[in-house]
Amino acid sequence: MSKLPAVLITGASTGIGEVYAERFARRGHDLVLVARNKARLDAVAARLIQETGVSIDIIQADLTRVADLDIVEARLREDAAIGVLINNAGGNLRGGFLTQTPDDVARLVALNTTAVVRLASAVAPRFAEAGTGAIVNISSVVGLAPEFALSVYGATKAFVTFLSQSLSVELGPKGVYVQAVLPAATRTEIWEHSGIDVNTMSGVMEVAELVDAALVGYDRREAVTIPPLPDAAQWETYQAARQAMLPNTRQEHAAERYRTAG
Ligand SMILES: NC(=O)C1=CN([C@@H]2O[C@H](COP(=O)(O)OP(=O)(O)OC[C@H]3O[C@@H](n4cnc5c(N)ncnc54)[C@H](OP(=O)(O)O)[C@@H]3O)[C@@H](O)[C@H]2O)C=CC1
Ligand SMILES: CC(=O)[C@H](N)C(=O)O
Repeated sequence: MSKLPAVLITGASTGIGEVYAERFARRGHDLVLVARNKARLDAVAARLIQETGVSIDIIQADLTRVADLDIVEARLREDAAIGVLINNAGGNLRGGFLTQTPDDVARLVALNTTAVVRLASAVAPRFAEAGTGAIVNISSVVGLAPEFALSVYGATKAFVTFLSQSLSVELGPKGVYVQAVLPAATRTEIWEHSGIDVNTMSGVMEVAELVDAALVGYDRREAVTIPPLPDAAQWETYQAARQAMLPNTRQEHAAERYRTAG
């Protein structure tokens, strides 16, 4: 029987990433778990090894640091056993754009976008060469909604969704599956880190339900999975409206409303 591919999961020390680790371990996949908190990674790994018997390596890495990112990229490039990348690590910031410092903003962009695209870039050539592999990027519905005014966080997630959709177009024909997962509010520590008491919020999904739904989309090979969205036709209508606009954007002249008199 051929061995299942190993799965590298970033942000696996807690929250959504920890549940991904548990679900893939239960499916019999070996794991490589990445995050900063080594004690927590060790505890997750010890529990899952004991419960499932899979092999688990951990890499302690701060994905905002180039030197740490280099180590994870090298593992993705060189370890042929890894066939799935779950790009999950991410964060949010406290407050609004006017109170967030340029350094905080840069760190968030580094974690939520640069790390995601660099890790995908490290692994994609090997997957394409093999004609198989999966890249799962955890985005957010916030990336669809400038109205929420979570400007930098939302922009990073719009980047992740766009990157995933576009990589799906580019890599899909080479046998590489790319999925964007767009959770809405899910009960994890991310809220506490952004200064919000999740218990004061309504419509919050439990993390296990979120990941199980995302894995239904994964097993169906969906390009975009939005676990909380009741009516999938709304997403399809949105995509169709965007696609209908595209042929109209290539024009020799500016649209009538922008033409100056004379
Ligand atoms: N919870 C929610 O409501 C939603 C979450 N999401 C997205 O889901 C993903 C997971 O978030 P969630 O589980 O909620 O958040 P948590 O805060 O619970 O977990 C975040 C994970 O990322 C790791 N991490 C954070 N910073 C770094 C870093 N600099 N380098 C490496 N690892 C890091 C953390 O581990 P450690 O501290 O050990 O490094 C932890 O394992 C994120 O991309 C988030 O944007 C999307 C929509 C909704
Ligand atoms: C705003 C958040 O922090 C949350 N992770 C989300 O994407 O809904």
